Amino acid sequence: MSGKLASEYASWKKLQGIYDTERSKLVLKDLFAQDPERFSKFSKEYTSPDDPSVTFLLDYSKNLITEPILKDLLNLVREAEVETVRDKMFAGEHINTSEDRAVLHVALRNFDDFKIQEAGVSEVDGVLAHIKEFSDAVRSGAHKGYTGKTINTIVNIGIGGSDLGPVMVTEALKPYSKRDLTAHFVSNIDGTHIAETLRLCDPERTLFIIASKTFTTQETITNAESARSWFLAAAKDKAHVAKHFVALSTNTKSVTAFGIAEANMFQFWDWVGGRYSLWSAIGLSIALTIGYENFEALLKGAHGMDKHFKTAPLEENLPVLLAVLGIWYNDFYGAQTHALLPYDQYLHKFADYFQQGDMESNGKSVTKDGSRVNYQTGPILWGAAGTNGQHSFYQLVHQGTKIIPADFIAPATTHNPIENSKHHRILLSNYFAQPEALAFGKTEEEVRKEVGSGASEALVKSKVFEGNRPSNSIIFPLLTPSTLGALIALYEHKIFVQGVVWGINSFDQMGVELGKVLAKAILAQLEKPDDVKGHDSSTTGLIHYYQKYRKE
Ligand SMILES: O=P(O)(O)OC[C@H]1O[C@@H](O)[C@H](O)[C@@H](O)[C@@H]1O
Repeated sequence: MSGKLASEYASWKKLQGIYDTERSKLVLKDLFAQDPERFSKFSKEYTSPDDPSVTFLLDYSKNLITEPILKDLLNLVREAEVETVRDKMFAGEHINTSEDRAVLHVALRNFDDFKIQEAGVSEVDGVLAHIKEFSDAVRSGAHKGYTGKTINTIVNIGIGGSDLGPVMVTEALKPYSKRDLTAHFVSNIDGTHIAETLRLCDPERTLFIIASKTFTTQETITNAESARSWFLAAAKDKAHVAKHFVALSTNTKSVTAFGIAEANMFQFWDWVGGRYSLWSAIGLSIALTIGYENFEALLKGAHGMDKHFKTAPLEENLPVLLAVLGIWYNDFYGAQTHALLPYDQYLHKFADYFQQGDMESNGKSVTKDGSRVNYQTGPILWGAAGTNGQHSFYQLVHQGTKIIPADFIAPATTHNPIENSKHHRILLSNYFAQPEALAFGKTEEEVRKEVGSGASEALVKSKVFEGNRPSNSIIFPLLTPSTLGALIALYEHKIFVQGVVWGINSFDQMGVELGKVLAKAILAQLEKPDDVKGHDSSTTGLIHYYQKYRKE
């Protein structure tokens, strides 16, 4: 924010020096042996300022840090003026400079605490009331389809931020869902996605939710048009569209041009970024699925984390702590990726969701003032639900040549305590064991004892776990709507802090545009080989190959 590259900060240079000279001393086994208080020093319990039931523990003791290193990492946050930029965000200043927009997802879950001056903010409560009224009507059966039947299926048509948040949250909060209301999500332009979904739908009982901030996104509009044709093939009369199609958008003109009345539109505003929009009208499918009260609990959970992020000192501030630990590995250790590993089947879309949240926000290589960075910015974010990952990619995480910082996330209790919670105990034993194995490994000596003197040297070496692989662990009592809200907001603000330190704009996404423009030009050339012009020989060759097999 100060206009400097992050690498010019004194604290950055100091951290580089520490990494260069002290790295070999940062051995988790030794750090734990030297300090019996390490866990209590490097773990924090979060409790929502609004609701004591919203709580979790963040254990960051298995990181390659010491107290002085953490102090220097926090100095980096100070030097980058993160707190000033944070306050600007909460005040509604246009911190998304390239698009001249405020960044106000916090205003969607504000409950009157933060005073924010920005057009549209005063309308938030009205849209929430609209969501409540409509979701109550659909869920109670008061809202009926064109033949008088109740709605039993909803289909959210959207992509990117207009898809991933609702998908992730409805999956995560399935225990709270109305089981006789099935939710589908169609995102891909591949006709297979809508075709396979429509096979499961009854036109008389299906509600289509067209979710698009811009209402110009090719995939969403094409899928919506195909859904409308499918619906009208059964319903015949265009007047019936009103009962079966609603829109979530900032673009009233395009919504009405599509044939959806303004009364069936749920509004939001340009200061809601797509990847931060599940809290807005884009969350309608969530409210329909879990009920408005639970949707509101999700928002309140996030709001508690917003307050924490806004007011807690840096040393206590959980999003800040996660952010600086990420920077330590990303920028000094050269880690390329970061893994999110939830030990909760309900969170199986958590990493997919934050893939967009993190990579679209911080996948930038110029700073806000246009300078090329000379350091790494956003990590490759990936992950999968435990324990599945253990039986596929964990081999590389444990013994591969790359350092992969990981967050292990788990609920202490389960919504499905079958067999007296036997499954859950096994799940959690793995959740506790993996970070332990990553941190402390297994020495050559231990392996020798295990395999006996007859074993070959090669076998011994292959069984050694070097350890010293860092991780965070997050554990909470139960995955509830409010706890999920707090966790999502935790990661949102982590991404924010990193973006400010790196000096980039975390709130635009220019990098997705070029491919869209080229695809548009290519679409017009797909019919005839002679039309294929202006490409390199590879692209031309690929299109010509397609044209040999092309069918209408
Ligand atoms: O909601 P819309 O306008 O249809 O946009 C969907 C997605 O479109 C993509 O192009 C953007 O990169 C995402 O950020 C966005 O979420």
